[in-house]
Amino acid sequence: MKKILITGGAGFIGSHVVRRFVNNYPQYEIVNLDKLTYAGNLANLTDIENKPNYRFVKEDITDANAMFDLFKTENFDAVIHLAAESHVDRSISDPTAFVITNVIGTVNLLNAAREYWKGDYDKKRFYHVSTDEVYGALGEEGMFTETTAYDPHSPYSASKASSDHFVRAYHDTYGMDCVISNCSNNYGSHHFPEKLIPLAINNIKNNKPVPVYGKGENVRDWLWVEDHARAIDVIFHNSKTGDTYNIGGHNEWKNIDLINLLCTIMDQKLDREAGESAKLITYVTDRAGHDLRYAIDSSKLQNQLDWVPSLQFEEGLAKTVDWYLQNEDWLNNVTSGNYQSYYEQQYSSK
Ligand SMILES: Cc1cn([C@H]2C[C@H](O)[C@@H](COP(=O)(O)OP(=O)(O)O[C@H]3O[C@H](CO)[C@@H](O)[C@H](O)[C@H]3O)O2)c(=O)[nH]c1=O
Repeated sequence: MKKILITGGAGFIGSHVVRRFVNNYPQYEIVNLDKLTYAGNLANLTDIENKPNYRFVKEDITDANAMFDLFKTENFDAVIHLAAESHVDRSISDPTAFVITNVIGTVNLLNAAREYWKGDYDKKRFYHVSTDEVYGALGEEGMFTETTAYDPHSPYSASKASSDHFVRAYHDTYGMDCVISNCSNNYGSHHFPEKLIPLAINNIKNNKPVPVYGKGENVRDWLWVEDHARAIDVIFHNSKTGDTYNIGGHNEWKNIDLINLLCTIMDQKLDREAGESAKLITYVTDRAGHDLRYAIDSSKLQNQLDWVPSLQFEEGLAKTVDWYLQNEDWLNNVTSGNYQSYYEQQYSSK
């Protein structure tokens, strides 16, 4: 029996991790802690919310006292920490929010673990889920490896780099069992439609312009979110203390090529004439400090822990489009901003 705290479990990647752990490990008790910000949505977890090994706690990791109280009462065996502000554009307009949640929030969790896991640091694991953006930007060539020097550019990536450093500091200083993984761009179901893929799907569906930053030449490496959740599972269970792993799809796309592919898929799914959706592509002012290219070398994960991505991108993207078209209520709910009422309805009366 293991009691695992998963933070940010109502978010995009977090909900896939929670679902995987709840379904695959009935012997574990999974506690999902989420603040339910605009991007956290309990409707992401309706299929597992009544499972006996699952519990939801509405809390804020930036509340240090709440984290101490929680660790005092719960006696967790491990933490998988995903709660974070994650949107680069938002970090450009409000960097402080990213420092508070991503840096202070992580340190609050580490402090609570440090206090209540004393004497058991070798038996309790703190797994921090991070991003490849900590490594900065690549030119046309090369890939990020686990030994690439940190060089974050956006306030978002600077906050994630800082939280990675704190996690390592707690491992090196106090001997806590900490593990970090740095993953590339994810895509799949339940993704809040402010990020490129769900935003483009939603806009194409509603005949709205699809904004392409700059010339659309920036390159991202895309990974199916369920493959990321599987990588986290494998790393959580099999890595050594203090270890770090890169996770990527080996699947680089220029933004404009990806959007054109998406437009082709949408034309087919919506029975539109070929080329109809692509008319919505609109070039807009570039993101400030826009990193040109990310590419991640995940051979360490492949060689040591036998993980490889399972899904080919075109297939995954078509599957993703299907999910959004079949889950209009979810999309309308999150875009109308009344997702909290779902929480109100489902949990406040319990
Ligand atoms: C929202 C939006 C984005 N873009 C561009 C900017 C990027 O080059 C690319 C993907 O943008 P985003 O979907 O915002 O994702 P990106 O900035 O790469 O960051 C993502 O990927 C990271 C991992 O690399 C994660 O750590 C971040 O949390 C996640 O948001 O598309 C557009 O051209 N138009 C858009 O409207």
